[in-house]
Amino acid sequence: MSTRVLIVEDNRSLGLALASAVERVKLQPELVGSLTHAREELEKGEFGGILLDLGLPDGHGLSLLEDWRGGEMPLVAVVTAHGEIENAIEARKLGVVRFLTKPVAFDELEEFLGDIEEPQREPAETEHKTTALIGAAPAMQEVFQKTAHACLSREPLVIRGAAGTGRSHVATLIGNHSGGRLLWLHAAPEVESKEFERALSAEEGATLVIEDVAVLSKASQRELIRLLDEREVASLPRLIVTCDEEGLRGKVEEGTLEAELYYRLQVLEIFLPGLKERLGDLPALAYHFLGQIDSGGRLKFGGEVLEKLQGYDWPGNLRELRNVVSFCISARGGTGEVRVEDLPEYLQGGSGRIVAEASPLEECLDAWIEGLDLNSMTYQEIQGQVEGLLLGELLKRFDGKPSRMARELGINRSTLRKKLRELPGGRAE
Ligand SMILES: Nc1ncnc2c1ncn2[C@@H]1O[C@H](COP(=O)(O)OP(=O)(O)OP(=O)(O)O)[C@@H](O)[C@H]1O
Repeated sequence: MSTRVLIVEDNRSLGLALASAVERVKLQPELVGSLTHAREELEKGEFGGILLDLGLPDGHGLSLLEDWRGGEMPLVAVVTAHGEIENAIEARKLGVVRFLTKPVAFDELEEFLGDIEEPQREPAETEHKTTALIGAAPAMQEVFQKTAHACLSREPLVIRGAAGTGRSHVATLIGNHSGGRLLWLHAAPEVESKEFERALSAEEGATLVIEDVAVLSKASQRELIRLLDEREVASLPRLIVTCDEEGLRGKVEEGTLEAELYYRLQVLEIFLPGLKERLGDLPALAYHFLGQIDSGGRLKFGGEVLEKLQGYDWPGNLRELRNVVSFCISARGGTGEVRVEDLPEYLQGGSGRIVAEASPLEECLDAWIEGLDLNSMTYQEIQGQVEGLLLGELLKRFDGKPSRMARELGINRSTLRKKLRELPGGRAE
């Protein structure tokens, strides 16, 4: 079954959230916002699953299944607002295997995605595709230098960086360069000994990438150390491991990584900076993704759009940019110029914050901090103001009784009284 998942969703923020959930389980999302684009995608290639919104701008989602003419139907889940689905039996007859009610519960979504294909826990071989390392920003110069060096070496390599910065991409590039087989093992806390054994017994010249090595449980780490020690170094595949930006040393210091494993793996290291550290590369990357997703397209990004994109801080890094490019392609239909209105809503404004991901408290804090004159205040003054508001609100929940509040929240009674006295209006008992 194909590991591609077609997401047909015209709500931009929800579509992107679904796309990241799909990527998290190692499937490949393709996001479109209309039935027309969904049909085009289905004609172009196979999909293992479809996440289908019902109220689409050019018709009812189920009509995509009514006129199904392709081969085997992918697994289909409809994403519905409560009560939107009038005839569930009819939908089932059309091939819908699951109904996900908005707001989508991610455990239900992951269960559906799990039916499409088990995540790859076994070392999987990847085809050798050409992998361009796009970028010319100063922050990438060291990456190029170290990547070139790593290509010439067979020493263990750690690729460190935040999710979506291109760790798998760089590992693929180096693995491909070696000419041998490239195998992947995505680390889960418990990895069975035989999975490690299979991965480590790859023939000479192969490269084994262990993704997220630091998530292995201590028991699995010790098993990996044992197996590494049992073999002749020369007969092992070349090891590349990926980890978050904190790096393996940080994991040893916090006690989650066995120092012995660290010493065996930490020989060469490449650190991949976040996209916000290399915004100069953004236009080239955006066009690169454009060509990858829609090779026949003649889409362009307007100057204002590129400016907006360069003004954002990209917490999801290159992966998020790729999803945004995919979104723009479906918004514009592959031709013409992408305008600001074609961007996902959260990128249209200038704040550079993902409103959908911010909690109400973060949003309030953000707005409040905006209004402060930070040049004339100390941290203590700011903290005092927040604490004053917090204490005042909490006190209301305890009927204005500081002693009850102190008892139930475990605060020292006299400290609380003192703090309350210091509030404007001095609210002591
Ligand atoms: N320098 C680059 N040039 C071109 N494409 C890149 C570059 N770096 C990353 N990419 C692409 O960006 C996307 C995200 O990169 P990748 O999957 O390697 O990230 P990652 O750090 O491994 O994240 P995760 O571990 O969460 O999968 C992929 O489509 C990848 O091919």
